[in-house]
Amino acid sequence: MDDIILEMNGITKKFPGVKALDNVNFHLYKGNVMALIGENGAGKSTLMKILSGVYPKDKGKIILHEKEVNFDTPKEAQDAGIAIIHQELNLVPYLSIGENIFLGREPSKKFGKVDWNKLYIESEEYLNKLGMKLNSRKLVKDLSIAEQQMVEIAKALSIDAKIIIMDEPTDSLTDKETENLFRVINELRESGKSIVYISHRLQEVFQICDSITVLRDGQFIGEELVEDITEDEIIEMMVGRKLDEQFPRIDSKLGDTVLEVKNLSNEYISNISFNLLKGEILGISGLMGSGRTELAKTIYGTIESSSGDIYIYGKKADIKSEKDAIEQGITYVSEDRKGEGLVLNLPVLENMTISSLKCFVNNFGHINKELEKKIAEEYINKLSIKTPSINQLIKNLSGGNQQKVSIAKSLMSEPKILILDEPTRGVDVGAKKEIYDLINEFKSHGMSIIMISSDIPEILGISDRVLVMHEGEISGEISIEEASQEKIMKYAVGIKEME
Ligand SMILES: Nc1ncnc2c1ncn2[C@@H]1O[C@H](COP(=O)(O)OP(=O)(O)OP(=O)(O)O)[C@@H](O)[C@H]1O
Repeated sequence: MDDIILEMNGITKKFPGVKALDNVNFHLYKGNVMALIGENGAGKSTLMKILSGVYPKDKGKIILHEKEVNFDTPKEAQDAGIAIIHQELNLVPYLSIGENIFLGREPSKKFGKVDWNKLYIESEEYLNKLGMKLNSRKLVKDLSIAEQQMVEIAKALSIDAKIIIMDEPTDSLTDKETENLFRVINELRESGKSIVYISHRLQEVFQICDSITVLRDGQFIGEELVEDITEDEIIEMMVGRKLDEQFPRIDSKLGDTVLEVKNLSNEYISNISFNLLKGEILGISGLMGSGRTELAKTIYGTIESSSGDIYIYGKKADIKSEKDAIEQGITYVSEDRKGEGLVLNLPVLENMTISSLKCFVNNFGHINKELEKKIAEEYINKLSIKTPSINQLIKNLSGGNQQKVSIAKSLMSEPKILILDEPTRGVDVGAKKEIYDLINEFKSHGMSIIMISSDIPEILGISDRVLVMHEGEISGEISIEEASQEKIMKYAVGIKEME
């Protein structure tokens, strides 16, 4: 571990109203995977954006291979061997894999003509090194997220990056794709590359990282070897206190059927039937692509059904759009919050209240601005949303905090039925607990909740009952008393008969 290749010392960065980084230190070693962790808004992405030349720092020093460096542009960082793979991958969709890998650095023949043959052959060689058999003439838009990520890693190899930064790389990957990514990370480590691994998934940190650096509120808290630390100790470093019970289950009496779905089908789902009781949390598990999100969107009216019916309180409901669903008391919080949930150029306040403005209308038909602000601030406190003010543009919030705003927005319309799709993806451990507490609070007021999640401990931790989906069908229903990780996984891979 002595082989230090990068030191960031005393890094400070201010944005209007926020000190994102305050005198932060960060070290990286050769052939080492360093986890960079901390709560939402702790400053992880900002620190890495400074390292990769996206943002200038206000103060501090960056020492790379024992020399002080300063990167004014991403290109300068790239030339120094630093590659960053952002959460929102940065490839050009309508260019081929090869063109993306060599963008701006195309190999040329005599007289400066692009050597296309070389470009495509070398691109495939880099991909082969990663165990990927892809035709490098294929357009990036036709690749899965996991494949695009591999193209980004191939690009990093092609610039001979010594440092590769991965920001929440497994967020949109299936278990199998994650396994493949870990294989690639292990190979990169063995070949002497240094990797920064930003993640909220502590299990993964233990699986793939050698050391951890923890930030909290823009400050450096500590650096430890993974083998010397426990999960609880990491959490304590992250949140600055011990967390009590991670899954605060409340057992309340369940009521009558609120929602009944009968033989619902379309091109994504087949013959789905289930019911949801008043005050129930129904967990929906299954592998990515099993039709969970499509089921939610069909109930919510944003995907059309070809047959089947939905009943709310025993009455047949005709839901053809999001508007119909909200009027019938159903709200859906999308897993793709940036794409579907939020308007990035609007402030936090408007994003939160946009679909529940009628709750703030006074007797004169005007919006009661004071009430709107008060309630938005209550939610900011309840969900510990880190923002300098309710007027901050949502695009300037950290990813996890954007997510919390999106959840707050849905909760504000006080639905009878709340469908949460991956509610804690990208959310830190402390905030996860706050979201579970909130879900429980709504449950205790009689709200019925459908929670789609890839996180099986979360499904087991707070659901009253679990449905598992496989290839567009419900492959199993398990009471919480009988549910286990193994049972859920069996149903998820399509084994219907349990021995
Ligand atoms: N361009 C910006 N303008 C204003 N504030 C910003 C900007 N980028 C980040 N911030 C603020 O800086 C702080 C640190 O954000 P950063 O994105 O680095 O956190 P993070 O640790 O990566 O969080 P997450 O886990 O949620 O992604 C946050 O308070 C965020 O709102």
